[in-house]
Amino acid sequence: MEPSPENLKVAVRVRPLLSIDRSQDTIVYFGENEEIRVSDGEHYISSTYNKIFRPEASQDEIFDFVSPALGQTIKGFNCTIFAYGQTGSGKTYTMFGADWEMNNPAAQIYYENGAQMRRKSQLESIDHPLDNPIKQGIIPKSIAMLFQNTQEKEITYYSSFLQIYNEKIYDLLQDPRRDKALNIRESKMYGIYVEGLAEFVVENAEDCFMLLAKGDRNRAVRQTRFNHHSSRSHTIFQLLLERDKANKRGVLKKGKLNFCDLAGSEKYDKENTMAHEHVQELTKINKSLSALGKVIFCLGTGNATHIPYRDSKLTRLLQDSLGVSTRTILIATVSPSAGYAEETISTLKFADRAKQVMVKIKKNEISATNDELVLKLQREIQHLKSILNLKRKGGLEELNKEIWELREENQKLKKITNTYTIEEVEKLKVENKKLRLELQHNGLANDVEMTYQDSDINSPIYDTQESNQHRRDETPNSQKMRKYSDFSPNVTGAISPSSVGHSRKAVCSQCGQFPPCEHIPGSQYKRSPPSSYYSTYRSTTNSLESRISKQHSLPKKLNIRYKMHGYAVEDNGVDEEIKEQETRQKELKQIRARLGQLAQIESFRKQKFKAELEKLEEEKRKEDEELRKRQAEEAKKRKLLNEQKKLVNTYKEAKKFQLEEENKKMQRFKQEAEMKRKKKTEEQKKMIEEYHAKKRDVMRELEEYV
Ligand SMILES: Nc1ncnc2c1ncn2[C@@H]1O[C@H](COP(=O)(O)OP(=O)(O)OP(=O)(O)O)[C@@H](O)[C@H]1O
Repeated sequence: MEPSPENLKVAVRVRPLLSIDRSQDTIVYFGENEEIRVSDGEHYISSTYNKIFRPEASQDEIFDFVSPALGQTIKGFNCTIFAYGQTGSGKTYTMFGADWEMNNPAAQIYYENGAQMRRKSQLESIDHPLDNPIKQGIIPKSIAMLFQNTQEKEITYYSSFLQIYNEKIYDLLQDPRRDKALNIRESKMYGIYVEGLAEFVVENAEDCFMLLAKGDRNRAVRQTRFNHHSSRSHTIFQLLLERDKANKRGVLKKGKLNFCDLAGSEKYDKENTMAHEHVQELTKINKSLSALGKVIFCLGTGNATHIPYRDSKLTRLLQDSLGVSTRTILIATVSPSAGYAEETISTLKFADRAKQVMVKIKKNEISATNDELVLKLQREIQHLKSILNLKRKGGLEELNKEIWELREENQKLKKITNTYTIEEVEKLKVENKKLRLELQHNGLANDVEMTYQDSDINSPIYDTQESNQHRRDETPNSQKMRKYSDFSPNVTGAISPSSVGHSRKAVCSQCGQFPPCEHIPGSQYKRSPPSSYYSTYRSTTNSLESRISKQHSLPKKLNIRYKMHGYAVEDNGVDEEIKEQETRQKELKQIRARLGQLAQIESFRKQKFKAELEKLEEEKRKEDEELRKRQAEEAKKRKLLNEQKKLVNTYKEAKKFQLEEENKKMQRFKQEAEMKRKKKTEEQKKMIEEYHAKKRDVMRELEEYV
């Protein structure tokens, strides 16, 4: 049945006036039937929404508004809740909770110039919002509710947390330094997803809280003019619920919950000089919010032929939520202060347009015998088993003999995937979960490739030494603050490259690969590794060995899976002979027994890949070295050239000065000569006149005499 469309739900939350607000006059008024008015003589807007929350509204009231949609996730519906509003208007307060800044107090400590700012010591004396349900925002309350309501149900939860900073996506749980930007992909199986984003299996609300707090500590924050602790990135905390058992129709349900706390829009501050980074953040934030506005506008008109989802990472990621198949709730947050009339009106206009958006909501159901699902489960099981097997057997050596057999088994495995029964798929799901738990309880690595850097090392507050010192000196209050930040997937038991075979075997002289290969006896195996292997690796290639060798001793908490891009079934043909039920069951048993070994092959390939990677890294290091040398030489040459230029300039100036002096001398000389010449002419003139006068006198005397 075609799902019926429904409007995007929109609520407006007006926060109380705060001392940091630039005006203490209010311009927001409330009418009946969820009406809100903004008027200050210059501006006017009036509109109604699904719900208006006044400044005195509690966190519980907000949660009551969203909770019915959350409950639907368990039934297989997706739900996205996002907070939109100007910087400092209360988005983080609404989504995460009151006093949430104590979870990541970096900005306050860094900028010690705000009068209203709470200092670290003050923050430490406050209850952590995750410990106090009254303070909790939508996300922690939703987590608590979901786990409470699904205690009896067989559901596996996966959780991930990402941020979009400067138009790049980063894993908040894996990448505190923002080293590796992730890409968005789209597939039939997952819809739109972020490749390489870590998804943690969470068993209870506490696990989720830890991820939430840990991830948030890695979020980019900065002090803005109107918020001492402004989030400078959009974040999406995702909770995926997957039913372990199929229903009577043989269908497996899953629901996805997205909590999106957008970075606040902000105007360029002409009065204060903003740091370059701040301007860059501001530009990117405003650009992505304007892309979101455009998308909402197009969706609101209802007849746009092209929706520009690809204009920003944010809209691309929210594509599923804005338009198709997801129940979406927008919470627009505003300040009542007269100082932000324009921003408040712009937020309300955005909310107005969002009201018009129609969404067709449909359940996420997948047939339990779906080929892709079965393959996905098998791959995950292989992957988990490989970790367990490697740990139990202590290496790959004995595998070399059996590799050629496994290749055949692998083919068979692929041929029979589309004849699985529901019960078998359910068993696979249970096996998958059991393996994860076994890994968890054994304290083994959650993923051979997966390692974790303690984000406290990278925290903007402490450097490593300070951090250690801080921990030694910490008070009960600071321990409380750290309670939610101590999660770190353990790497104890992770396989270091030198311990698993490569050190024992030399590279084949003909093909340059580690045995087994076609040239070294006893090994028939030469297929290239599945693409999933590479993609898993792609997500963690960053100085793997050094990270593994760190051997963190932090307590193991959760397991992890990565969404893998592009694994494909090479052969889906049905083998007629294995259609017989009994034979199939028998083969299935054998294959399951082989799965572990198959996984070990994968690990072997990974080791090979690792070695190649190291080689590449070494080459890169050498290239970098050469580049550095070249750059140093060039710098030296540049310096020499500059010195020579300086010398030439000095010489030129001296020459110029000399020429000017000579010119002046010459002019002086000319003037003197001219004066002398004039004087002489004058004297001669005078002498001639005297001569003529005398001559006239003599002539006159002569005439008189005559
Ligand atoms: N409803 C509320 N009641 C009391 N204080 C609030 C409320 N909403 C927000 N605040 C306070 O306002 C300040 C800014 O809130 P918050 O950090 O949630 O804003 P934001 O919209 O997330 O800002 P940015 O986009 O800059 O991150 C915080 O100190 C917060 O405690």
